[in-house]
Amino acid sequence: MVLSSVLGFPRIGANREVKKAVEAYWAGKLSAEDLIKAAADVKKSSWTSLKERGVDLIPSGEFSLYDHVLDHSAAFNAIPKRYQGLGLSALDVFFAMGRGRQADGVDVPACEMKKWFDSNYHFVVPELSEETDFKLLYNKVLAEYKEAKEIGVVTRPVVLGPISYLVLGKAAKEASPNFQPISLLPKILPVYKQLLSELKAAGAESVQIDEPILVLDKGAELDKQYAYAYAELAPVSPKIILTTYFNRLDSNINFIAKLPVAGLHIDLVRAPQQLGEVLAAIKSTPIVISLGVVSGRNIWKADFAVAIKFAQTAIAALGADRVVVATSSSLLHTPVTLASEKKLTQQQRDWFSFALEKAAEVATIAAVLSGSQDPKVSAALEANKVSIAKRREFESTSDDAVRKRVAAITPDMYDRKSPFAVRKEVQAKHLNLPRFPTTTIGSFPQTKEIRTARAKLGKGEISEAEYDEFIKKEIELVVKFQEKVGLDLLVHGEPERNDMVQYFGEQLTGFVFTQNAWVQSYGSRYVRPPIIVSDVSRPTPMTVKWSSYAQSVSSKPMKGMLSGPVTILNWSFPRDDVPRKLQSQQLALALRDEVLDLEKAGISAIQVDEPAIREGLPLRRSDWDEYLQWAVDTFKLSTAGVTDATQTHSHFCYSDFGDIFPSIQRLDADVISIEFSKSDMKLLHTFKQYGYSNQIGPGVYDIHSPRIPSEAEIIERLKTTLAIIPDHLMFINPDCGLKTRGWKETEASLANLVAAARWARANA
Ligand code: MET
Ligand SMILES: [Zn+2]
Repeated sequence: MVLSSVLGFPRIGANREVKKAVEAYWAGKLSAEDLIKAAADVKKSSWTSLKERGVDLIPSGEFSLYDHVLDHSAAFNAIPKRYQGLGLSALDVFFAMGRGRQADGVDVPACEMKKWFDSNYHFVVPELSEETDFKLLYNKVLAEYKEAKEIGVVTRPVVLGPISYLVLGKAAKEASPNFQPISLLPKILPVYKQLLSELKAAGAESVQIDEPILVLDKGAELDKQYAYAYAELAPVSPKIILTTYFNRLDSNINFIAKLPVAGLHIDLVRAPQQLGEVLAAIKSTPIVISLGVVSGRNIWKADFAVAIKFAQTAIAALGADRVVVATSSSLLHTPVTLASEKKLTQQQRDWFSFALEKAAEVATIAAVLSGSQDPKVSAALEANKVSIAKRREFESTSDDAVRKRVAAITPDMYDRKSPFAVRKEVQAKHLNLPRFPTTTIGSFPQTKEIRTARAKLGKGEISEAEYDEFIKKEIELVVKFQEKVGLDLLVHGEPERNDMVQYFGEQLTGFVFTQNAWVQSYGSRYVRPPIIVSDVSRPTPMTVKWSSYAQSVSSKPMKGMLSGPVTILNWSFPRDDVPRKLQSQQLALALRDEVLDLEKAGISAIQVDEPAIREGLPLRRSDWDEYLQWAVDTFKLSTAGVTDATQTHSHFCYSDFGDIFPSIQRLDADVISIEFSKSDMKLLHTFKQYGYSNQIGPGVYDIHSPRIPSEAEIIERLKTTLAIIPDHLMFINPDCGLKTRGWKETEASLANLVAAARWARANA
């Protein structure tokens, strides 16, 4: 018999119960008990729903009020000193680590956050040192296993594996210079042993141990640690299902097949090509294979025929009892249920599956493979065949003109007319900016008034015309402020944008929006990625009206502001039937038209933001070049159509750009602005090492905090930067957009920024 399995479930609750409860607790409006109760209700409902849908192996223990890696650190006593002895409850220590705490005389910043592999989910980075004193403060996984058991749901607990946990961690400040977190393996294993043996004693038959590090290149160097760790754990643990996702194992399968584990999960959505190799490697072992055939990263209905074929290959090699059908990864990266969407058309609903629907999919596929005679199962199989065929038909009648346009792209479309050095001269005359030009990244405070006006427009309480008038007033306000404070290259402030991807998606063809498809980004922050369902084009200009209005009320140059093709793609649910490259090219052509229309309307600087370019980088280095080639090319395609006199800008933030620096140079933007104030000197040296040749604005202050940077502080930062970047290439700007800030600190901070620029002009 083939079993079905789900590796993890969204935490938010169908009606955002957990998000609301967590935020109410932070605001002091909900007690800790009520928060725990709200979370328990959501967990119960998830477990029961998965059971009702027929899933055999239901996860527990992966739920979190903030982040599962943070849960681990908190439970294992990997709590940095600055959060200890503050008189906080365990729950408040946990939240303080996640988001910092500024109250009642306590002032601690949050731990660092990083993107979870190539997703937009952020985890809290463990801070480790020789001093870290691992002990099991609280067996959260056991508690949740019991919680589920109490309501009659037998679950399979989920634990983040010791090697992935350590490798994802970083050396704390107090660690000695050569400290490697993995050196703590012998110290952490006893805690894992305790955790796992307690699970076993409580009756857990098997446990899902996540080791996603195994899909990375560095997995290969950890073979000895894996052998050692799992030999220690296996004897005391419930049966171990070693779980990998997001990519392929490659040669790591050779040592994995020798580990004393009962099962291995592989991702066949991201890496279908690995099936043969993995089956061959485990054939002569007792290892059960769990096949990730239903995507945990996208919202398209699974094609049952494809999944069944994979499973049949595995069954032929290992026998049905050694095959499990599963989601490719945790469903954390998908929204809870399609049932919450009231506005999708019948046709659209028929294309998608969210977490609960995906659970039903794995159950159905497993039932088919087990030879079920249930008429409901054969009906579901038939319905899937029809849905998939209908979607293919829809795709094939997609936009012919767009396809033809992509096919007709010529190499010259990727390049500007003249090299940077020539353009720089032409632009200097055209824009007439001073030395050390000051500018911002685009957005200004999104005030309550702005959000209210947008909401009113949505509800039809104000007319389109009234809304436009309101936005114009906002723009004028922002423009006048920038003139007054003395900025050089102005922006319109982006008041009309709800979100930097959604705003464009709503005006392009090929996008579908949801009402409730929330996906966790970090902590209580959730995003609703748009869905790309067909070929993308731009029927009419999207931003020209606003940028040209802004230009009409100022004699200073105005910078037009667009989101880039790669970022729009990476922050959407992409189609799974055509390559990402093609989707990015289509977006680039649409943006190219917009760029040219802005230029025609008299906008002489145009910024195309690509903050998500790093996030889309493949997990294995051997796949980088291909991605970077098309990612950079499509950015160039969107911007290169302009004349030499138009200055192109791009912006990057909150990612580690060091390792893709050569590609940033290849974008050939006239100016880039980059988040900087949080990173150390490392990135600066990368600039030097690669000899970045175009203009650059390293962010001079952090915009994520209401703190006002002093003039002196900004000058200090400029001095450091000037030691590495030639003065004639420097722009001066904040780290990122100001939309999350209030006006008060914005005014004061920008005044100091302008004063620092004046200092630079006089002294550098
Ligand atoms: C995450 S990058 C944001 C760029 C955008 N132009 C803004 O200023 O908000
Ligand atoms: Zn940014």
